[in-house]
Formats: sequence, structure tokens, C-alpha cells
Amino acid sequence: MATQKLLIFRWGIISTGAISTAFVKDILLDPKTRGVEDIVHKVTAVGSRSIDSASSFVDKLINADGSVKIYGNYAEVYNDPNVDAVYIGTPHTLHYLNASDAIKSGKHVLVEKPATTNTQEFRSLVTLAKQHGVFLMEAMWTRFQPVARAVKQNIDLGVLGAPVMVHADLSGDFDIENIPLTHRILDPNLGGGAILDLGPYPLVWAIITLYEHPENNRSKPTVSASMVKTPLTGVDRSTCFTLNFSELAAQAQLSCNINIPPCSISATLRFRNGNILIPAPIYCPRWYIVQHFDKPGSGKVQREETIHFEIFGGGWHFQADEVARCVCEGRLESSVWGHEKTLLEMEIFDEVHRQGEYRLPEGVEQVI
Ligand SMILES: NC(=O)C1=CN([C@@H]2O[C@H](COP(=O)(O)OP(=O)(O)OC[C@H]3O[C@@H](n4cnc5c(N)ncnc54)[C@H](OP(=O)(O)O)[C@@H]3O)[C@@H](O)[C@H]2O)C=CC1
Ligand SMILES: O=C1OC[C@@H](O)[C@H](O)[C@H]1O
Repeated sequence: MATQKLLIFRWGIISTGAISTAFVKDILLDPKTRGVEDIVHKVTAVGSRSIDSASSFVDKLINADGSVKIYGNYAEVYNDPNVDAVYIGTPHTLHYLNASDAIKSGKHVLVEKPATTNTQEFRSLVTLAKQHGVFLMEAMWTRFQPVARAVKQNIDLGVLGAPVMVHADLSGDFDIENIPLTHRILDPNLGGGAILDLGPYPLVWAIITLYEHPENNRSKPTVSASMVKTPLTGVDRSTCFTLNFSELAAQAQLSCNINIPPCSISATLRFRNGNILIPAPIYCPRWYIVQHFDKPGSGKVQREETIHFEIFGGGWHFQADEVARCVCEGRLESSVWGHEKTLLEMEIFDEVHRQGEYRLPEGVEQVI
């Protein structure tokens, strides 16, 4: 890694599916289009289970001068000396194994959401990353985007008063009756179902609004949850979970579903003096609305503003900038989305699984 004024940050990409494609397209955009002058991202290696897939990924996405290493496996990416950090875009249940292999090779890691399938797996990754002195972060891209940062600032200003309730949903129609049962959204061996795939997004808005609230003092919520399973494979088709934050006397009512489309306003953050409305898709909103009541608790909207952000690209590059900056500063975790928040997320999902009686097939969880 070059550590001059302009940081050239070198990525190795693990897997060549949908999200790896989106991530690579974004990080190769000109960083100046998002006001970033100190970092340039480079992809120096791509690993796939198939060399042909790695090769066509590189041909399609990377302005190749022949310098990108193409591998028909993941291990060679971990061992490539020209890779600073590894990005892992495999299905959920492979994240632990892929991330631990990368860490053991001394690579910094950005691993897709959900970081692992359970809390113990993520705990074990954190220990391993600390032992090897490498940076580790879950790819919670939403938290690094302009809308999330602006909403957080707005909440911290306190003008809307105390937070009382968060309603947030992420649903998507995956056409589950017509896709193969081996699709990652349906296959329990790949962690199929709504909560692990979509649950991180309603949760991130609750974390921003309630968990990160200065008066919450980082207290963890209690959880109550229920699931509706699909008879197709037994994974959760629809999940509702409620979080009680007793320090704030506030609640979050969160849900996710894999066979309906999203609602147009998918998150409502409700405060004593007003609301913040977040439109779909809640994983990458381009605007938000702030409503101010005429007096606390009245519900009568006196003033409303809509704040827009122009984003060049899909929104995955902001988290990559965070990784590069943290690594450059020698940090092992992000202060925005650090290990503690992923551990909280995984603890909540473990409890949702327990109450919903969702058990991953024997042998899928690598650490229990
Ligand atoms: N942040 C975001 O916006 C999004 C995040 N995601 C996350 O990314 C992860 C992957 O999702 P997505 O890209 O949609 O999935 P895809 O199925 O499109 O891609 C996954 C890739 O993983 C590799 N892979 C390795 N082992 C397996 C296996 N047993 N079965 C299937 N694929 C395997 C394959 O690449 P190869 O053959 O090249 O090795 C495959 O192309 C999930 O954890 C999901 O939560 C997904 C979508 C959006
Ligand atoms: O992270 C995600 O966001 C968008 C969804 O469609 C996808 O399945 C999920 O993994």
C-alpha cells in the first residue's frame, strides 16, 4: 500500500456474483465524484470458484491493463502480496470461513452483511483479526451514506427532541415460488430467509436512532420476535422483531419479508417534536423528510423539509473509503460501524432465530 498523500488502496475480490459486481463498479468510479481526493481504489486480484468466471468478471468490469491477477480459487487472493484488503461477497454462511482465511493471511477484511451467521462466529473473527493486527468490518454500507450521516447529525442536534419509536421495514419480492430452492434466499444451507438477508437494514435505522443516541449510553435492547416460514424450504418468509430500549423508554418495530415489494416510505423515525421519514430503498435512500410539529407531542406538522443528495454510483463506495482510511491510520475497526455494532446485530439475530425457532442445518454454523 502506498502511503503518500494520495492513498492507492489495493483490493482483492472474493467471488464474482451480484454484490461483488456492484461493489467493484462503485469503487472504480472516480472518487472525486463523491468529493474524495485522498484515496484511489484499485482492484489487483479477483478470485472465484471458476477461473472463467474470474476472467470474465475482470474483462467486464475492470479496465484491464493485464495487471489484475485472476484466480480460480480464493486462497491465492489471500496470499497475493499486492492485495491490501479482501472484499468478501459470498453467501452468508461462507463469510466466516472466507474472512478467517483472509485474516490468517494477514489481510484486512470487508465482509458482506450479515457478517456471519451467528454471534460466536463474529466474536471469533474479532479475536483472530486482533491477533493478526488487521482491520475487520462488516459491509454495512448504508451507515456510511450521506442520508444516514445527515440523519445522525440531525438527531444529535436534538431539535426533534427525544426519540420514541422507530418503524422500519425492508421487503423484497424474490419471486420465491419460481426460483430454485437452492437460491441463497431460500436455501437454509446458505442462511436463506428474510432476517439474515434483509434484517440488517431496518436494524441499522434503529441503531442510528436509538442505540447510538447519546442518552442510550450504549445500552442493549431487549428483543421479541416472531417468524412466518415458507413451506418451500422452512426459512423465514416474514419476520417481525421489536427492540425495547429502556434507557430511552423507546422502541423499534422492525420487519422484513421476501415475498412483497418495499413500501414507498420504509422507515419512520418518530420523536417528541417531529418525524424523520426515510424512503425506499432504505439500504440506499437518496433523500429524506424532516417534519417539525407545532409543539411537542401535537403531531401537527408545522414545517416539513425534504433533503436530497446526489450520489454517483450505487452507494457502495463510501464504506470502501472508510476501510482505506482506517487501514491507513492503523486502526483495526471503524468508529462508525465497529465490531461492537456488528456483535449487537448478531446477538439480536440469534435471539430472533431462537424465538422464531429457526435453526440452521447441522454443521452450517462454524462456531457455536
Ligand atoms: N450490500 C448489499 O447491497 C448487498 C449485499 N449482499 C450480500 O452479499 C452476499 C452475496 O449475495 P449475492 O451477491 O446476491 O449472491 P450471488 O449468488 O449473486 O453471488 C455469490 C457468489 O458467491 C460465490 N459462491 C461461493 N460459494 C457459493 C455457493 N455455495 N453458492 C453460491 N455462491 C457461492 C459465487 O462466486 P464464484 O463462483 O465466483 O466463487 C457466487 O457468484 C450475501 O451475503 C448478501 O447478504 C447481496 C446483495 C446486496
Ligand atoms: O443487501 C441486500 O440488499 C438488497 C437485497 O435485494 C439483497 O437481497 C440484500 O442482500
